[in-house]
Formats: sequence, C-alpha cells, structure tokens
Amino acid sequence: MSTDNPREAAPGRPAASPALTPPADATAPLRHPDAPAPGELLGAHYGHCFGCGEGQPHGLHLAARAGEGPGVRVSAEFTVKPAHQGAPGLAHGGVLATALDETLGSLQWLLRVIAVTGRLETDFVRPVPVGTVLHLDAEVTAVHGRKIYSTATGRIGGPDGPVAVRADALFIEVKVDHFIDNGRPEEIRAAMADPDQIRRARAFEVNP
Ligand SMILES: CCCCC/C=C\C/C=C\C/C=C\C/C=C\CCCC(=O)SCCNC(=O)CCNC(=O)[C@H](O)C(C)(C)COP(=O)(O)OP(=O)(O)OC[C@H]1O[C@@H](n2cnc3c(N)ncnc32)[C@H](O)[C@@H]1OP(=O)(O)O
Repeated sequence: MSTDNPREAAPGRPAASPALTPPADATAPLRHPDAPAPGELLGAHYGHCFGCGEGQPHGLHLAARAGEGPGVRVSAEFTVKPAHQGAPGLAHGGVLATALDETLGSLQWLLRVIAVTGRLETDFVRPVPVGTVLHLDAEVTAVHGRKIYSTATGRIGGPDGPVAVRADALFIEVKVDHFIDNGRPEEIRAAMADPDQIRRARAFEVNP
C-alpha cells in the first residue's frame, strides 16, 4: 500500500468542507481489541448489499481486508465490470463513489460500531476503464462523539498506482434500530430470521 498522504498527492485540491474537518477536540480512532486481524478478509456485512454482497449479480462484490500497520485502515479491490459503465468503456462515477463509500463503511468492522454515511465528498481524478481493478484504501482519521471522520483513495494499475478517485467522509454512529425502524419490513424480517446476519450485525456492536 502506498504511504503517501492523499491530500499531499493532490496539489491544488480544495480542502474538505468544514463538515468533514474534525473539531480540535476530536480523538484518534481506536482499533477495537476484538477487531479482525491485519490482513483478514472482512466478508460482506449483508448478503444483498450492492457494495459487498454476494447475492447481487451486478453489485460491486467488493472484498475488503483489515489493514496492516497502525491506525484503523482497510484495503479493498473492486473490478469494474461492463454493468458498471457510465460512458462507453468507462466506470460510472456514482459506482466509483459507491466503491469508496463501501470501503469507508467497512472500517466499522475495526471500530466495532455501526454507522451510516452522513456525507461523502468525492474527487474523480482519472477515468477508470472497464476491466480495471481499483485498489482502494480507507482510514479513519478522527472520532468525535458519534461522528467518524475518514478518507479513502482508489488507485489504478496496482496498490501503488496513481490515484483515480478519492473521498472524504463523515459517518454517524447509529444503533441497529436504525435499520429495524427504517428498512422495508420484508427484508428486515428476513435479516432478523437469519442467524448469520444477526452474528454479522453483532460483530459491529460493542454493546449489542
Ligand atoms: C437486523 C438487521 C441488521 C441489518 C444491519 C446489518 C449490518 C449492518 C451493520 C453495519 C453496516 C456496516 C457496514 C456498512 C458498510 C458500507 C455501507 C455504506 C454506508 C452507507 O451507504 S449508509 C446509507 C446512506 N446513509 C444513510 O442512509 C443515512 C441517512 N441519514 C440518517 O439516517 C441521519 O441523518 C443520520 C443517522 C446520519 C443522522 O441523524 P441523527 O438524528 O441520528 O443525528 P443528528 O442529526 O443529531 O447528527 C449527529 C451529528 O452528526 C452531524 N451530522 C449528521 N448528518 C450530517 C451530515 N450529513 N453532514 C454533516 N454533519 C452531519 C450533526 O450535525 C450532529 O453533529 P453534532 O453532534 O456536532 O451536533
């Protein structure tokens, strides 16, 4: 994985908006003691997730791993398929934003909190052709109460290749009730009847 700072790699890039700038009293993120080990595949948090689920034929099938080294990091790979096109032979920008969102979301496995995306700011730096393997890295930069600040890059040509897309994000911690109260009842009923899904949901919660 490249160690360069994605912000430094982007001279002239405007600073993230104030909502994505951690306040002065934000703290460094803590990797939970029961977090997956560095290098471990994280698996899907929900089988029908468009980003990571195995049950979505045209989904991204993003496979994320717990990051190596210090900090709260993950890496992931996403292969751009013909179903992901926007322009002929090129990935759709919204699909690339989804890949960044999903990679950032998978940081929750390491924090062991459940959170949803509140804000996602994306830079599209280079076009991404169909067939590309996008090498994604994401890291939590700070935590303030329920607010989780994070950043991600997607590189082409290899884990140290040039940055094609990048994002800064704010995730907001929620309880599992967020899904139970808001999701369509049939999917919620099915998820709650699936012991494997309950186990996956609990893997995110320190105090389920
Ligand atoms: C049994 C069923 C189990 C099923 C689940 C199974 C497993 C799931 C487990 C984990 C999931 C794991 C991985 C997921 C991986 C990837 C998925 C991709 C992630 C997504 O794709 S997820 C979908 C898109 N996402 C949404 O669908 C969110 C819709 N939205 C809301 O649901 C609310 O909007 C919410 C909850 C965000 C906040 O609502 P709220 O009422 O709880 O909190 P409140 O408004 O008080 O905000 C508290 C503080 O955050 C600040 N704040 C809030 N929003 C902000 C914004 N947008 N910009 C800047 N600051 C913001 C406030 O300013 C305040 O800041 P302060 O504390 O400083 O005042």
